[in-house]
Amino acid sequence: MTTTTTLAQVYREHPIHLRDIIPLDFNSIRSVPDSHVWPISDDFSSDHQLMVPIIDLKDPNAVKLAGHACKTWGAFQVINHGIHLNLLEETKMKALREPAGATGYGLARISPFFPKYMWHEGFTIMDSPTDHARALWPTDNARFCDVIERYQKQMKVLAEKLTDLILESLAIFREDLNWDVGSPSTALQLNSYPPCPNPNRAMGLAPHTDTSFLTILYQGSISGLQIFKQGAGWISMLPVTGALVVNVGDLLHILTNARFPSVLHRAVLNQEGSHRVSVAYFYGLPIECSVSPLLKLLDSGENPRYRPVTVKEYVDIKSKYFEEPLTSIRI
Ligand SMILES: O=C(O)CCC(=O)C(=O)O
Ligand SMILES: [Fe+2]
Repeated sequence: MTTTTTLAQVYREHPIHLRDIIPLDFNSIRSVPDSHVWPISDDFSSDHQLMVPIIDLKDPNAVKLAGHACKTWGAFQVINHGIHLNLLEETKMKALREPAGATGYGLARISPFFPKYMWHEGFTIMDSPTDHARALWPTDNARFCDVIERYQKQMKVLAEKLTDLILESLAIFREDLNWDVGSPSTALQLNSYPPCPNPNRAMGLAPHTDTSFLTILYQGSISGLQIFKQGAGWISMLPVTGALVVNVGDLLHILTNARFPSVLHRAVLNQEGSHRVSVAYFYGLPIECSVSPLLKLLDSGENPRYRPVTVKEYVDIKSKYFEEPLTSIRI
């Protein structure tokens, strides 16, 4: 009998090793401890002249616009996406709870790769939220689970719609792909960035790319997300009412032979001392799926840059070589 591995199982093979695994008690702290002070060389500012594209899913040109945004930015914001905003608001309120010490709650997965801690705490849900929720709130978890499950379902629909849009912009058909080897591997990450006494010296979430195919991020109305654009530096992804942010992830990067680059991004802290929360939905391909640059997309004389990897293998590689995961699969 073959057993299917899940994304959660693959991650469990890579536990986080850190001196302190419990985030700071952000409620009681009055100054930024040395463990959380980041180098002053980075002032966290952003070039405000540039604006990441906003795409209306009802726009007849949405396919072309999405393709262009993925290619030149690796990210865009999407409106008219059909997701009910009040659901997002509810999810946000639930994310504010303090489930200290329980499974699912903790430091960002990327923490061990940086010398300083981040001003952040998170809650990760893979598959069903019920086990975590029951442990946290034994008698009062039905509403939380309901909101999370509805949100996961809606995000999956939107992620599939966006995937079709992006594939269409590349003139790729699902038949060209070998994705029928299981269900998509997905994860939901609730991020919390508490008010910080010195937001210029602390980091919300350090620069990283997402291990997903694409990521859909809800960031409410408080800014903090920045994407890195070659030649321009860090650009703020300013919150747009009702919009969701879409990021190109590593798997889409590999599939397109880097035509759609996996976007480097980070979260800086709110300067006015607001508590920022965000909800990231990582949409990945089935765990056993093999990903490699699509030959159909290569120009004549262009060679595939990456060898084929399964999603599982790539998650393993990223857990070990955070800095250069794509380099380690280069041909
Ligand atoms: O909070 C944000 O704006 C970014 C979150 C993020 O990049 C992530 O969860 O991977
Ligand atoms: Fe991210």
